[in-house]
Amino acid sequence: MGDGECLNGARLNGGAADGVKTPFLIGVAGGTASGKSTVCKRIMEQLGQADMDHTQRQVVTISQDSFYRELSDSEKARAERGLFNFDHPSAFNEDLMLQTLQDILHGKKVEISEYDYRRNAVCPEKKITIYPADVVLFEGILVFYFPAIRDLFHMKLFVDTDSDTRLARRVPRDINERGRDLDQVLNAYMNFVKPAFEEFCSPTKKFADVVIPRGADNTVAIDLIVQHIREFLNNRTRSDHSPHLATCGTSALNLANGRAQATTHSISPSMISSQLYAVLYEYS
Ligand SMILES: Nc1ncnc2c1ncn2[C@@H]1O[C@H](COP(=O)(O)OP(=O)(O)O)[C@@H](O)[C@H]1O
Ligand SMILES: Nc1ccn([C@@H]2O[C@H](COP(=O)(O)O)[C@@H](O)[C@H]2O)c(=O)n1
Repeated sequence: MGDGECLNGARLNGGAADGVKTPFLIGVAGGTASGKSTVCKRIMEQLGQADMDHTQRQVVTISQDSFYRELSDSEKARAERGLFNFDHPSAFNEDLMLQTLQDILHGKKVEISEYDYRRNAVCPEKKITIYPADVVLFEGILVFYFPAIRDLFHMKLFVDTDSDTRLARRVPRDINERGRDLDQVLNAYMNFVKPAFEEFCSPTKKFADVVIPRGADNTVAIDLIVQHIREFLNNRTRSDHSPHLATCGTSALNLANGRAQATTHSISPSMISSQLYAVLYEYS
């Protein structure tokens, strides 16, 4: 494998031959209401990206919910009665998700539709433009389920929050923000959300590089992840100014692959990696 090349073939360094900079792609999985969006928000805030203009951001977050597939008329009718399983992998448009992430990895600008939970449909009229960024967080319940998509991530995080806490958070959120009533939320949870979590989401925890117990409450884990992203961004900036340092881009790769290699850093990625594992598991 050549300098700066990752396992999935995408180049991660700052000086790819075609001038395309591959973003560092981070997958963030976890059960419903585990705090995936909140963890991503904290990471963005700590990196000073949250209030930045969309066209200028170095770090962006994308939700897997934007890739729910269009429903047939009979599926729509079932969804309105709370009888459609939105937690099953077949509810997603896997091809569109894969194509979009591949475009992002090739440094392309992409358009993503906002998702409307009240209508159970994406809003084609509400497009969000995702400009090329250095780091892309992709969060959702099943982001590690599809092997072709899972293989694209340079780093995989799993937000691990206990199921009672998740249900306690999901009930008010779905009533206040997603237009559901209590019966609908509880029925959907018992019939679809809980069984699908156990069958499809929870087993993907084993693919994670880093498990984050307690989600956004785990400030130590978030600080370490932010520190790692900062290192990646600093290396990339340095390699822009000194192309001979382009292999620095492998720092992120080393952590993602769990391999320790000598780099040009004073704090090596393997040190950060072992700190991460020690802290996350010691206190979980
Ligand atoms: N650490 C936390 N403490 C209290 N409430 C939280 C915490 N993390 C998330 N929440 C709340 O729980 C709900 C679900 O969180 P969210 O981040 O949207 O989860 P997910 O993206 O995994 O579905 C939201 O209303 C959010 O404000
Ligand atoms: N029309 C829809 C689509 C999805 N859901 C639920 O959303 C959950 C995933 O989003 P999180 O932010 O909780 O990760 C998933 O569990 C679906 O049940 C929905 O209610 N309606």
